[in-house]
Amino acid sequence: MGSTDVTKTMKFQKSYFDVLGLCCTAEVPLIEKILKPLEGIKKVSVIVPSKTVIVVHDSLLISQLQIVKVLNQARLEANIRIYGDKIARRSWPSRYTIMSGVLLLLSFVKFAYPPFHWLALAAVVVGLPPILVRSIAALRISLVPEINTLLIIAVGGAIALKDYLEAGSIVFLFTIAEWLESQASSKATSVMSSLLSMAPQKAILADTGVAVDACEVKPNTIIAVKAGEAIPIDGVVIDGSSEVDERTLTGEPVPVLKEPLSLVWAGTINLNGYITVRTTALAEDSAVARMAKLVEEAQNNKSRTQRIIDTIAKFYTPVIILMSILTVAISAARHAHNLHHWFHLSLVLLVSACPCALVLSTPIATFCALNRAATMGLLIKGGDHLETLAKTNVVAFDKTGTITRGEFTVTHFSPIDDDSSGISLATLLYWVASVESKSNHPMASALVDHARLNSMEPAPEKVDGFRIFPGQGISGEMDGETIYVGNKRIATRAGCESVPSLQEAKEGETIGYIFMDRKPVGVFSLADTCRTGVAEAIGRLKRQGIKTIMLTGDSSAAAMHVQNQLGHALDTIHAELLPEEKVRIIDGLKKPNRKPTVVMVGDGMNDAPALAAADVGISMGLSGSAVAMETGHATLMTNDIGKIAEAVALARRTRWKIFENVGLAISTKAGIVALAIAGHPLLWAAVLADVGTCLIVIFNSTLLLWTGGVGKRCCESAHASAHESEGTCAHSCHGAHEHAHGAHEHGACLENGCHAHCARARGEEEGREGQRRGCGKDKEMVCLTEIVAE
Ligand SMILES: Nc1ncnc2c1ncn2[C@@H]1O[C@H](COP(=O)(O)OP(=O)(O)OP(=O)(O)O)[C@@H](O)[C@H]1O
Ligand SMILES: [Mg+2]
Ligand SMILES: [Zn+2]
Repeated sequence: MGSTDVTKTMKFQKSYFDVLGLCCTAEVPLIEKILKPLEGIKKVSVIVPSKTVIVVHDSLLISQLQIVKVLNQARLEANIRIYGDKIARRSWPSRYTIMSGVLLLLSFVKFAYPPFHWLALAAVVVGLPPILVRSIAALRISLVPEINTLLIIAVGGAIALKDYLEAGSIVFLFTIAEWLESQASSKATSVMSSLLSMAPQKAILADTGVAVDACEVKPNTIIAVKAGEAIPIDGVVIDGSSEVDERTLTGEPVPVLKEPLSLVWAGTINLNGYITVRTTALAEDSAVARMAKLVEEAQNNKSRTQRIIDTIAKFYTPVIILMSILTVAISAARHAHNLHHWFHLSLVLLVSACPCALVLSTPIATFCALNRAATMGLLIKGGDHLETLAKTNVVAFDKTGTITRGEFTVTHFSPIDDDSSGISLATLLYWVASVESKSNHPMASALVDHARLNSMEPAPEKVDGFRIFPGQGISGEMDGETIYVGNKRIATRAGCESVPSLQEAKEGETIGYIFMDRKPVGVFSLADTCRTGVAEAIGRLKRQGIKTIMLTGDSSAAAMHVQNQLGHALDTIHAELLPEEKVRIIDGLKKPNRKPTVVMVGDGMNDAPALAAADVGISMGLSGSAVAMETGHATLMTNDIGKIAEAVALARRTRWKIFENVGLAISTKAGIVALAIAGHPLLWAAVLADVGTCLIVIFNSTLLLWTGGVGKRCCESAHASAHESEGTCAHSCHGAHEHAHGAHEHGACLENGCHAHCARARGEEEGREGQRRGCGKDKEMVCLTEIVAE
């Protein structure tokens, strides 16, 4: 990412330009047509809402400066965006605009002293040049007039009608509104620029203290990050501890404690400690770089509404221009008595032919919503997914790693006491851990850790023929024997009919089996806990009228246990599924006649098919596998699945905004035209309606950027749990089950006592996973008192 992102394999470079003169979507083809024919330019993408042009070009054939020069010849006010810089913006209207405004104001003196009306003409002369240049540039490329050309015709017409004041007003209104528009949209884009410029460009090598370019740092390099600095590259902490602000990436305002072995991400900020980090990726492959790329690509992914509107717009302009010409032609042919009036009417029509507000209505709202979602920790890969999200009827969750933490602990592990096979605990542990070392399943790391705890170092290099059976388990050959590890289903793979029972396992624990030589040789059990806040998250979805289901490959007992922990919040549970069965269930939900919209949330490992089958597949980004971000239609950068309800709410609000925008754009144009036909052809009003509506549409959309603040959500969720818990206390207490369970029984659960306990238990628990802080304690308590007062 950045302005000099040289793709190594080619000599192409990707450059970002701020193009302030880009105001109307109608100018996109203009820019494309200016740049595309030039030698050395490979790809041009124009992002109207952020006034950004991204060019992939061969820097030897055409430099950034040359591109800027070409764009500026068409008065597009282009600048190179410097990596990490804020998007440039004009703090003042241009000289032309100010002068034109002053002259226009003075011209009003004409009502007292008529010669001053010439000043209005001067206002036109001063304000027109930039419009004229852009119009000429546009006409050289396409004869279909765009707003600049339409405006010049209108100004010419007004002058011909000796309406100087009107002509002056048009020019001034247009230029000033254009400036206001650039101000408004720079607000919208500041969010994006903060995303793109998060990771620093320099990294400090720990051993020498030398600062080097982040892009030159290879994986497995040790770098040092001081307090107050941003982490330049993804990596693992090897020394020191610190609190890190991951808000930029996850949207979580609560700093996360990082200790040796914790993962850190580029672009997050080291708040208060000195840490050394072993890098795990190249700077350009870091999570933040991939995230920025996704956000950028999302802008080019048009939603259905947008495509429909673009098609309408294509016909709208020629039709209105034709109407305008016909008005003049017919009235002239019929020798209408008030030609002046008809001429004026046709000019109003002409100015109304620019569909900019309509064309902008969807992308600007989508842009703001996608950026809002990104700052919230949910990367949505395009406007159409956002649109679908608004229609959600069903949310399906994977269990392990999505509803639960996916951090297993081994609660029991034993060989089966069978006289014929005398395998010792140590040997069994050694074999299982060695085979599991090759798996990246959450259960595998628990088993490996368990072996290490019992001073048994696994030897993955001695394992041959390692195989994964998705939804069942794994197998591998070691010391001449084939070992199978997995759930009940793996028995058939191992060629064994029956599975042994395990009395020691507690309710809800996952039981695993080890087979060898067609015989069961061992059993073990694993425990996992629900993530905090899952019950609240599901409660919120329910209040939005959404059905929630769980799809898991784990046993029914484990699934039911989770359901109990969540206070039976989930509507339906499907357990013991193979990955393809998850897909079948999702397809089944989307029955042809009823066709509900299904969202699937999973950790992206073996859920990829289900994520793809869903209308919107959301993968758990940072906690899931590295490929998780590429899977699915959206990526959740935090573990907080409460963000899904928020995203649905945001998507619904966006749908409304688009509705409002489209309504506004159409009604103002229609109003002006109707007024004109009714005998009041107001040229200045037509111009105001054109650019003014654009302005309102932008402003209205930027409101999306500030909706659903974090502070509000904290209280909201506390409220939610307070409502849900009436009587049964079926909420996040259970999320902190381990701690809470022994401390209070369900029946004896006093409202506030329970909450206070929860807050504490949650704090403890989060502390354990190294994610304590702020919200967990203080804010929760603040929210609680609010509930009491209520
Ligand atoms: N590496 C492994 N070691 C032991 N057991 C395994 C392994 N992989 C899978 N299993 C068994 O298969 C079951 C289902 O596998 P998996 O977790 O991959 O499915 P899933 O559909 O992702 O389920 P979930 O909803 O729990 O995430 C697990 O609950 C576990 O019992
Ligand atoms: Mg899973
Ligand atoms: Zn316009």
